[in-house]
Amino acid sequence: MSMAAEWHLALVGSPNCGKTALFNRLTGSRQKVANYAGVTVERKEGRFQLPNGRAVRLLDLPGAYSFAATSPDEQVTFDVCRGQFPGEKKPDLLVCVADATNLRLHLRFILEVRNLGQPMLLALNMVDAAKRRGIAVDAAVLARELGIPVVETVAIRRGGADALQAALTAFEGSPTPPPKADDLHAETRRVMGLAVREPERSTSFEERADRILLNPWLGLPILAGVLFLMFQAVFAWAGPMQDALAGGTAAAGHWLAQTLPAGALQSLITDGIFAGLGTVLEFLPQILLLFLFILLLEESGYLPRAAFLLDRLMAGAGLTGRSFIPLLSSFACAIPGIMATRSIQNPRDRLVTIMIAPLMTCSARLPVYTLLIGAFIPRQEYAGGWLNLQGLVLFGLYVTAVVSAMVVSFIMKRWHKKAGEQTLLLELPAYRWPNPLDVAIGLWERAMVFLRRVTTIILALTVLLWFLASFPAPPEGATGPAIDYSFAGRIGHALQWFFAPIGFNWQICIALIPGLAAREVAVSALATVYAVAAASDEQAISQLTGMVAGQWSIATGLSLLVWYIYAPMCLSTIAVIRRETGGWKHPLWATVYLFALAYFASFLTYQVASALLT
Ligand SMILES: Nc1nc2c(ncn2[C@@H]2O[C@H](COP(=O)(O)OP(=O)(O)OP(=O)(O)O)[C@@H](O)[C@H]2O)c(=O)[nH]1
Ligand SMILES: [Mg+2]
Repeated sequence: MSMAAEWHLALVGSPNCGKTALFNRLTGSRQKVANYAGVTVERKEGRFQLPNGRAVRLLDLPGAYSFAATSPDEQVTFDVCRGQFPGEKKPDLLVCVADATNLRLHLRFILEVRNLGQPMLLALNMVDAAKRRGIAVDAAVLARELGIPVVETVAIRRGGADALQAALTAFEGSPTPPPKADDLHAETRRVMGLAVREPERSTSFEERADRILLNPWLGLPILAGVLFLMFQAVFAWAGPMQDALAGGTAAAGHWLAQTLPAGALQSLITDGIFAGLGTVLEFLPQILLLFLFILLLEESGYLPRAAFLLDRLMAGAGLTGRSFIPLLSSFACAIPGIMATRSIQNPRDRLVTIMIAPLMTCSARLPVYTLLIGAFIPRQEYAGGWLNLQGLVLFGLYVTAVVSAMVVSFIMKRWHKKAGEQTLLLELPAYRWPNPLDVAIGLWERAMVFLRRVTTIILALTVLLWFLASFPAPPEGATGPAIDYSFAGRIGHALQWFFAPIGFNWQICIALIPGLAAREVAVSALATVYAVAAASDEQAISQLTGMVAGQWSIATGLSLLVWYIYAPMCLSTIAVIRRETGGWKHPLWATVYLFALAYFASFLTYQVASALLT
């Protein structure tokens, strides 16, 4: 069988109708599915075989409301459909997808696609949700009136795409292109009238929920409460799991230290790998808790509502609610966040959002924050355990970052000329109970991503750092600590003059360098540096918090915390900014302004804290 026999299909439809869910069901992929518009921003390809053995190459495309629209993600869809996307052949068949509960909105775009005159069929998705709400869509009538095959699908249910597979199998040769329509609105109305019966209007659960959640007085406090709970939980609930992990790695480290013969190998494994990686690993529970909240928010349908609530506030900073979801995703990691800005139509808004996305506190900062908060902020509880001081400080760090981002955005907007305000048009999706299995899979994948990072880049950098911190060995008769004579010690001391005004000691200076590649490495690097420096002292392993608390001043700790709010300590983010803006100008700007901001803020923090606390 030759490759040429492969059948090229593309999934096309409005945002949030379940294209990616269908793509995953058909191809067995695990592309991101979430309950808001604009999740998919790139074309993704996958392959599968029909029951009759025909090989299919399937494209998942970003959702589009219309071909007239011009956001970068929608442009991809338009280009692929017309066969104008570079390196992408025109699809043989367009598999249109529409949300059965929302057909009035989605049908117009389907008609627009139909006017391209390409072979197509329609997957009427979410029929489960439509039935639940008493919306009756007659697929046969729809097929007759549209002049294309129509099949019902439930993309999130096992076997929910069987009818689609059968319909595809039944396609023989080259199917006939559908008819065209002139007046899309009139045609939408006509087809809707014939094929869809909606229930008598009654106040749905949705409307009742929105009356509370979008209430001008209640909405924002509820949103603030949700976010606040999220950060409290990250701190309070992760504790026991973290302690268990820490205990485990410490025990394993001790056992190894006693079992292995003393020497370079023992030092590499206990000081380098165990001290370094073990410390980073302890933060897995927190990262997973953060993602649990984000996943629940994404699936429930609350996010676009939060964007709607914040639209007015964000307008004060020169942004719209459109930027909210990219910015919120940046709390997990700035890279997908920056890519998500492709759904922003206004180029200037998109650029500003890209430039401030690195300020959102990504999950790689959590280990650094937690370490320092654990070391310098006392464990205190208020309100019967509902509030804890460490959680409050963490929340404060996030708030500081967000406020700073808004200020930066405000200033950037002053620079650029105003180009006509756009009103926010956001589709509010149906509320949905997050599927526990999907959430579990999402968490599992996150854990894998983290573990892969730990066992690749973080491991490599940790080993490299251990090497730099251990060699060359001190000369005969040397009196100072061995690490002072090593490469790392020399680099640290050399950098210290620059960082002394903001209170960083030479150990921190060493940790900053590998921390450029991945923020968490700063923690493993500190653990390694201190473990090597305290070579004889077994207590050092996995006791970084205690070491840091004992050896640094509070001012230094606070200064480093503040540094991590701002500093552009992530090369991948810079690379993505370059790719998304198509040049070096913006990534350079971002690096410079973030470094300047970090240095300035840390300087202020250190000087003020030193003056007040000594
Ligand atoms: N009840 C129900 N929910 C579905 C079905 N298909 C998808 N969903 C949910 O609908 C939401 C959107 O699904 P996606 O697959 O991300 O939608 P998309 O069309 O790829 O969206 P964009 O990438 O933004 O264009 C998710 O919350 C899915 O879990 C379905 O058949 N029934
Ligand atoms: Mg999608």
